[in-house]
Amino acid sequence: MAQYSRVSGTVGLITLQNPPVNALCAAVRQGIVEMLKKALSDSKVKSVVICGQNGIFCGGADIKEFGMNMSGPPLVQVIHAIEDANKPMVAAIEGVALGGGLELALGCHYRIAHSKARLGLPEVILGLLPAAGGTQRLPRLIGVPAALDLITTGRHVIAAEALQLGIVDQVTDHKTVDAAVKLAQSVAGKPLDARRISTYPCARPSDLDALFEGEMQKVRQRARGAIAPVACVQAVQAAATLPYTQGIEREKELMVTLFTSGQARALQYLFFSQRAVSKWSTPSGARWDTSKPGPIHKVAVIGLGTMGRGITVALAQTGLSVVAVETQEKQLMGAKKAVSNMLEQGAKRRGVAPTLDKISYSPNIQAIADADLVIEAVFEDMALKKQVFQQLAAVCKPGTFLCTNTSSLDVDQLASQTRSPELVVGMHFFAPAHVMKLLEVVYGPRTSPQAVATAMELGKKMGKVSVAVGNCQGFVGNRMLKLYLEQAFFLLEEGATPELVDRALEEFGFAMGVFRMSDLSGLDVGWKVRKGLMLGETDVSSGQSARIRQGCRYSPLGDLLCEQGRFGQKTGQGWYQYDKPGGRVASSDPWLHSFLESYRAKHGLVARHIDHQEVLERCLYAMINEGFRILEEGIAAGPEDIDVIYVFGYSWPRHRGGPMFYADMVGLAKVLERLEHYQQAHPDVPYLQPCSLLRRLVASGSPPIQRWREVIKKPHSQL
Ligand SMILES: CCCCCCCCCCCCC/C=C/C(=O)SCCNC(=O)CCNC(=O)[C@H](O)C(C)(C)COP(=O)(O)OP(=O)(O)OC[C@H]1O[C@@H](n2cnc3c(N)ncnc32)[C@H](O)[C@@H]1OP(=O)(O)O
Repeated sequence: MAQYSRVSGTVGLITLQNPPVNALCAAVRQGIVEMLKKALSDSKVKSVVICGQNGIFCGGADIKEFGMNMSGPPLVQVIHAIEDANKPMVAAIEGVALGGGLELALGCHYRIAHSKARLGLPEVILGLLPAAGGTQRLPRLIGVPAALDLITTGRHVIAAEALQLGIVDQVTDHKTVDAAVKLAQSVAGKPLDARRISTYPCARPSDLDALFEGEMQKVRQRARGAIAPVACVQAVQAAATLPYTQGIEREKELMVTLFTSGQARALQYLFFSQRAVSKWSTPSGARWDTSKPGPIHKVAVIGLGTMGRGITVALAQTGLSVVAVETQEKQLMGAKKAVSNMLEQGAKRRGVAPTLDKISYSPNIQAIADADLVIEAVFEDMALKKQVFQQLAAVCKPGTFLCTNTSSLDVDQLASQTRSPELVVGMHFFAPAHVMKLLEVVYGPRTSPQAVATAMELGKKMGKVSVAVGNCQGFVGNRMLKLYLEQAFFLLEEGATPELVDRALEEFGFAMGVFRMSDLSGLDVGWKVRKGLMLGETDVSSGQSARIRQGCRYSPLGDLLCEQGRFGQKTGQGWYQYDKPGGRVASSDPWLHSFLESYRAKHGLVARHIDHQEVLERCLYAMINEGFRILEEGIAAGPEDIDVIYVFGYSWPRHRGGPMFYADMVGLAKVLERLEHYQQAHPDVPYLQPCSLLRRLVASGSPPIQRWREVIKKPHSQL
């Protein structure tokens, strides 16, 4: 797990060996201790280099170990032993030095990094803090403000920035280990006292209290209930105000609290889930490791509205050739300008050249004839999309993958318009498509494994977190969202206000409550969808109540607002009011409150007191219950897929892991009991009936989420 050799006669070389990222598991830590002893006791060795095998220094502590009983020498002590060494220790950083990996390097007396290396302390993203001395050494090395930035955000820096900040002493474009050996030779025999970071005083800015107060406010606002960023600030504050040994004690104390918290469990679950979803499988047995993606060099985008423009930008940024087609000339010109602007802005931010020349624009669909893959992004209308797919089938070369960006329509119906339904697959991007990380890859019953693999691979190239899901109304994300929104509407009917519902959800950790979010995305979007599903208009002829559609409870509140022209922020009025159309700051709207009162009076509804707990249970458990149905039907392969979709596509608070993880945390029996309660109270809402998978899981003793797949029966599939 760590190897020792002597190179160039006088340099001891310790190589970390734990593929794929040389994580610091117990055996590696033990190995470092033993190899260090060897190097320090070898009289020929004058200085020591630590490196990692396969071009990666170290990806940090072994996250898998966090869920187990920890054994082996503690990392803090390993790093102290390195720092205390009486021969110069040099870290040779290639690939990454992250978390415990960077802390290990900070224990060394010198650090040299390859120009392409990335360094950082991303523990906060895992619900932790850099507890192997990172919160105490980094501020001593680079100052409090810069350390606070890196530790509270977990962002990675590339070698050039690390050099500028003072984290590394040298950057090289050549072989890092060779350069490190040279450096080690040059510093052999030099005094080390001034190189031990733990002995440095921590530079204290004059306005220290104000600095920490401001930082605390900033992270609390950004973190929305996450405890790790707050603990990170407290730990750095200890570095700035206490001697090193006391600071280390404080670091440990804060880490113990985080380490045993549900938030750390949630965030570490999310880390592994994000990686697990790339190893997709379908109910028919198609898998990521047996399905080869097709070669993609040229991609076409059809329809340059908001979604098409974002997709074009995201594709061009990968370096692929893109043909962007929009039949309306005026729209085409507008799109070209908008796409170029987005590319230029993105390139400026990333310090690279914009890839404008990767895109050709055309009003003519014939221009896509030689594309390897086409993404249709026209208006969300089945008839129109069918027409486009017929055209694609006629124009494209054989073997072209045909993808649709529909957010809820039946992918199989579109596949039926072509001669090769096996090449048709959904690629559901989220707005803005060049920014949002999530991509739902939707396979229909006839989609080939190769088409799924190709869409997943393209998503990866575009930097997306891609999740393969089955074909059903709304797929995974929007299918669950529908119930969340509906419950929020019902709560308004029963006596809640948009402010109350939003406050409950925002305190839970959502950046925006459901009504604020609807105002932002536009109330007319959902209205159009409901109209498409024949839900948005009262069936007067059949004499049905406005509050019952297709035999179930329905709330027309959203439709009524749209009928008044209240589409949200864009019209200056929605569930809230804004100072002007396009205004951003929501304020309570007396009109809306009296509208709700008269609505209730008209329908004989008596407002009752609704508390935050009920808001959370009604909105979240309804959607979780649908999540269980999705699992039972095999639409999602596992709970991780649903949770990744919700965190990356629907701003579910990360520190709560995702809706299915949250259900696990709350306790499945409790979720079941509350659903039974609400189902009895609202028999006209059939989806509150607890899903049989949830009942089976509870009957099986509520196994932890990692074992749910054992209980989920394999459903049938035609893929
Ligand atoms: C009562 C109890 C009290 C306890 C008190 C506290 C005790 C504990 C004290 C310990 C103090 C330690 C302080 C330090 C903490 C840490 O270091 S936490 C870890 C910090 N590091 C990270 O967050 C890095 C995570 N990894 C990545 O960002 C990326 O993986 C990468 C390194 C940048 C590589 O990316 P890429 O090439 O895209 O590959 P991936 O697909 O992401 O990963 C490949 C496989 O490697 C696995 N993996 C990656 N990192 C780790 C890791 N640190 N530990 C374990 N495993 C890791 C990853 O899961 C992939 O696995 P597979 O999917 O199985 O292939």
